[in-house]
Amino acid sequence: MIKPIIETQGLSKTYGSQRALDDVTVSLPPGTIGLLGPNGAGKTTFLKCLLNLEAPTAGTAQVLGRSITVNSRESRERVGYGPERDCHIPGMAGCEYVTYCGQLSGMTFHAARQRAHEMLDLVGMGQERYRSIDTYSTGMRQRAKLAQALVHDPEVLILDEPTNGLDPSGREYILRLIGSLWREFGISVIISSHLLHDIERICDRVLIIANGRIVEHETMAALQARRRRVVELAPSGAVARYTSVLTEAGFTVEALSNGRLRIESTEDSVDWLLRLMRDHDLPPADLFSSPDALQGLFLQALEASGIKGGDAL
Ligand SMILES: Nc1ncnc2c1ncn2[C@@H]1O[C@H](COP(=O)(O)OP(=O)(O)OP(=O)(O)O)[C@@H](O)[C@H]1O
Repeated sequence: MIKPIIETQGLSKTYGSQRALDDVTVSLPPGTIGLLGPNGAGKTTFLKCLLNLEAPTAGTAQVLGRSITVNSRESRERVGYGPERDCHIPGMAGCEYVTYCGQLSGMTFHAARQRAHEMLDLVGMGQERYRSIDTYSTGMRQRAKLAQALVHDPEVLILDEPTNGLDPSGREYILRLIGSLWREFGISVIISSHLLHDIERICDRVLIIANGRIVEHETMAALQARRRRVVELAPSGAVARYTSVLTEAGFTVEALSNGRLRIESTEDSVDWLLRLMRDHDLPPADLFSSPDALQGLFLQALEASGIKGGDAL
């Protein structure tokens, strides 16, 4: 049986009267896991509790099988962290800083320096590594942050909004790199973002968080399957006939405001629909795959939590 990398039981955190994390119980297997939610949803609080940087008000959690409150130094050596805010030391050059982070994790200076250069190569940083981080662009700072999180060869990487402030090409580079960590190096990644596209691109599992609660937890494969099973069709004038045939065949048909019919089936292909059209001699209709499944789920989850979803996308 695959051991979970993260388990929580009723994890909660309040700041005064603000409930930032509300009774979160979850078990996450290794892989690339997206933590998706709008601003203020509780993503950072969740990650900080896992890292023991914030003490939960209630509940317990284990990272790589160890309680977050016991022996946290040892646990942290197996976990890398890229915080949302800049975490560099002013005046230090990029390579000095990443080396220093390696030393803080218990590596010797020589091992840390060698590994720092390897990680700076991996994140695509060139000669800029010898310049003070204070002079870095946002893209370079994000790369340096990723290198410091990886320098001690962690088993789990926790990245809080690592694509913040990046232009499209910088975002693409970082996403591709993060997406490769599990596949190529076996490093599990938990990445928080308020951007659907980032999560959908690279994660094999998604947690949607709103108002401090996990409102959805699905594998990306299950989401894609859900997407394939939803079909929209535009029957150009034969709406009533289509509706009655489909309803008689046992499907729930939803008439959309754009004139299309939305049908959810249990099959991954549309063969069932083509068969039905042929058997009932229905006129041709245009078929469309459903709108993005993750977006639909995200919006539903946010609406259920009383948040206006469009603002968060
Ligand atoms: N130290 C703190 N003191 C008081 N309230 C806090 C503190 N940290 C977070 N909060 C509040 O807790 C809630 C969750 O914040 P958190 O930073 O975890 O959300 P987030 O999903 O990471 O948001 P963002 O995407 O904006 O970073 C917010 O309402 C925030 O204002």
